[in-house]
Amino acid sequence: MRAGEWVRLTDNKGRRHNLCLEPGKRFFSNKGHLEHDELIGREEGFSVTSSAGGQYLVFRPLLSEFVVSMPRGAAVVYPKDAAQIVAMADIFPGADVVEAGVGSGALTCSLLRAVGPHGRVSSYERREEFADVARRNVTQFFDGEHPAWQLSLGDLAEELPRSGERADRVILDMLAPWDCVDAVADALRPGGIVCGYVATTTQLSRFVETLRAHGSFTEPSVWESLVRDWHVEGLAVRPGHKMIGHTAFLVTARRMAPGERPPRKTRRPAPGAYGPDYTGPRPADLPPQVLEDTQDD
Ligand SMILES: C[S@@+](CC[C@H](N)C(=O)[O-])C[C@H]1O[C@@H](n2cnc3c(N)ncnc32)[C@H](O)[C@@H]1O
Repeated sequence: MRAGEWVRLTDNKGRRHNLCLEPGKRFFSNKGHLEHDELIGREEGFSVTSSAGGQYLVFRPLLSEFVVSMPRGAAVVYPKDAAQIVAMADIFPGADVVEAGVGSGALTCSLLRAVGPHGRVSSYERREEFADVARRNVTQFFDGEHPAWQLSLGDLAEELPRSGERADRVILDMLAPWDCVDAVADALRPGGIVCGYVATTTQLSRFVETLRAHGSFTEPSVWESLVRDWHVEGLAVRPGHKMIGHTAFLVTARRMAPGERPPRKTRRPAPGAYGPDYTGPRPADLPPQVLEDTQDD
C-alpha cells in the first residue's frame, strides 16, 4: 500500500475507519494512535496494534465498502442492488451505458467496472452539487479519471436527445423516470435494456405503465432484492437480527426493433386488473405532486 491510497481499518468490534495514507501522519482512536508510516509499503491483509493496544485489520476497501462510506450528495444505490443491476441489466465489457442521475456516483463505480476501459458510461446529473460529489467519489475510487466515463450536467430527458448518443443499456435512478421514456427509447439500440430503480410503489406503477403505453418495449419485469445475513457459530445457526430490507424496486424491459410492437396481450393490463368497480385514477394518470410529496431524490 502506498502513500495517497485509501485503506480501511476494522477493529475487533467491527468498527470501520477509512483513511488516506500520508507519510508522517497519525491515525487516532480511543485505543491510542497508529503511525501511517507503519502501513505504507506493506501488502494489505495484516493486523496492527495501536499505541494503547487496539487491534486493527488493514485492507484496501472493496467497492461495496467504499460506496456505503463515501461522502454522499443524494442517496446511493446499495451494493445488493448494484449487483442486481449489473447482472439483470446485463452490463457487459465494452457496453455503451447511459445512466441518470449520477447522484453520489455509487452505481457509476459498478457500471464502470463492468464496462471496463473499452466501454462507455455516460452519466447525466441535473444538480451541479451532486455531480461534483460524484466526480470526487468516482475519481477517488479509481485513483484518477476513468477512461470510459463521461459526466454531463443537465436533465436526461432534454440532454440525451441533444447528444445523439446511442446506448446498449440505460439505467434510471431518479424521481420521475417516466419523463425520460421517450428519450430512452430513441437512444436505445434494438435489444437494448432500460433498467429503472424506484423507491416507492407509486413510482413503480407509473414507470411500468408508461413503458407499456410507449409500445416499443417488451413487457417489464419487476422485482426487489432482500438480503439477510446469517449468524453461524457452533450450533447457533440462524438468520441475523437485522437485515437490509426495502431499498427500491427494479424494473427492466427490452427495446423492440424500430416499428415493432410487443404482442398486444402483454402490453395492456387485463380487463378488470384494477377491480370491476374501480373508477379512480389509473397509476399513469396520477398527477406528479402525489409522488413528489412522498419522495425526495
Ligand atoms: C437517488 S440519486 C442517484 C444516486 C446514484 N444512482 C448513486 O448510486 O449514487 C437521484 C439523482 O437523480 C438526479 N436526477 C433526477 N432527475 C433527473 C433527470 N431527469 N436527469 C438527470 N438527473 C436527474 C437527482 O438530482 C439526483 O442526484
